Amino acid sequence: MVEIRLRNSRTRSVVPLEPTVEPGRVKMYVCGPTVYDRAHLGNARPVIVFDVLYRLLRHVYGEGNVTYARNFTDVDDRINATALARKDAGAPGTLEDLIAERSAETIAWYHADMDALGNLRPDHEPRATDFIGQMIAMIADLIAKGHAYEKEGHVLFRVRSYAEYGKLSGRSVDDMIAGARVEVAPFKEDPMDFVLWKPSTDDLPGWDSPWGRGRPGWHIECSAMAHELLGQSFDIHGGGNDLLFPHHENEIAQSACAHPEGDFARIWMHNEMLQVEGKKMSKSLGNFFTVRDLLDQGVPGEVIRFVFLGTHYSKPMDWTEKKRSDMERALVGFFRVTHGIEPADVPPKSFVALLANDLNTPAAIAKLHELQREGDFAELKAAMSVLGLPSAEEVSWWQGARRFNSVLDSPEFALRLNELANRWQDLRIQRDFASADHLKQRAEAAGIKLWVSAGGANVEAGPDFDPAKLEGLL
Ligand SMILES: Nc1ncnc2c1ncn2[C@@H]1O[C@H](COP(=O)(O)OP(=O)(O)OP(=O)(O)O)[C@@H](O)[C@H]1O
Ligand SMILES: [Zn+2]
Repeated sequence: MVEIRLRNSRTRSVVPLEPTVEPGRVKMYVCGPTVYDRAHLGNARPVIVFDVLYRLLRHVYGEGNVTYARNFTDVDDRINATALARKDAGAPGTLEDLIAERSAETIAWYHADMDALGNLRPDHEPRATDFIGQMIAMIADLIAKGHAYEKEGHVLFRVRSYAEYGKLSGRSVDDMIAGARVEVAPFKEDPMDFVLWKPSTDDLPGWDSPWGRGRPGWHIECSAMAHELLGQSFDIHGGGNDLLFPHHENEIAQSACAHPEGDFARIWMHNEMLQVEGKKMSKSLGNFFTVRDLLDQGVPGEVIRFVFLGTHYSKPMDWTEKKRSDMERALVGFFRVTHGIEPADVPPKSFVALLANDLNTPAAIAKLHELQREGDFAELKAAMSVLGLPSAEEVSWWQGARRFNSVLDSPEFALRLNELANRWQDLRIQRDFASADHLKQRAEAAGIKLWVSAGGANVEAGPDFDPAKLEGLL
């Protein structure tokens, strides 16, 4: 079986995935969105990254042997604020109805947007509000074990009771207090202690609990849902690196203290941020556009997905128009040569090995280019599907991306073009630049463009290309 190696943020090293909780089965939890508004483009990054991992796991372990859970956080002041504003504007229904309506509409948008990017739905999509009972039980257990305390209707986690606190983010509790903006509140024993449960006012959603009517803190939601759905030990926990501290540090503390006999998550994976001019794309900075904005502008979901895959998940990245057009052109080329071709039964081993090496999607894309250059179109088609790209028959936008004639559209023609690109590349590798340039000039005169990019030599025939001229070039 292929060995999958992943970077574990907790040990800061790339480690083999060893699914020994239940041999041969892999369980993964990823922090999902707070459902108060449309997903921005940055929110799509973890979805795509962990979808590719999910597909790779299903390929290696078998579809029925992978369990993927990603939550919806539907307890949040921002959801309440939208509902309150609607109520003030005269919308019918109780505040509770309006809150439920807002969550439901946001989840429907999320599904539509993420589906359009070619993501599979996880096996479980728990909503926090369906697991309040489990959260209350976990909080009560933490109090009984001395890891949490109640004060003025709040329940707080006693950070100093867990010696390993800070291990994930690599900071000591004292450094955190010195450096962080921690909320000092009269009901806290220690400024680092964080909220597990807080009181709700009568006009806001709340649930009855041993500590009065209230609602859970954000961190306990993921701990309780992951435990309920995946058990006390599971293989992978993912999310953006903006969640590393405090959210994931707190999840670990809660789960390790409530279930000391388990490991909670064995590998912690974090995707880097989508940035805008060096800053995280985020709602609070206002420097965002939504996935829906791009789709509405006519950027195909597959292109958005492919642009993300062009950068390794552990590197920050920007969305640029150049990336969009480069990746769109590459994808059109792949669709063109694989159209009507029966895919290979399995993707090439060398391709899977690249993904198994800490999800090296840029190297996997370079491999797609290589398969195309070598005319291995059936393998190319099989490899594309592991990345979650549709087959050329499932989408049609690419056919309109350039004006093709029947010759240009044929796999045979694509093969000839690739032969030309290979010959040009060989001349360059042999440092025979005079012959390479001569070939390039003749190709250009015939309406064929040759150029080099990170993936190697590229070739493209313009719409006014005369196929008869190709013969003279080869
Ligand atoms: N710019 C970004 N790039 C990559 N991932 C991001 C980015 N912004 C948020 N995420 C991820 O999106 C997921 C959903 O996050 P969440 O719902 O908390 O986002 P949000 O509150 O809408 O975003 P923001 O951080 O903009 O306020 C998390 O895994 C988070 O790490
Ligand atoms: Zn979480």
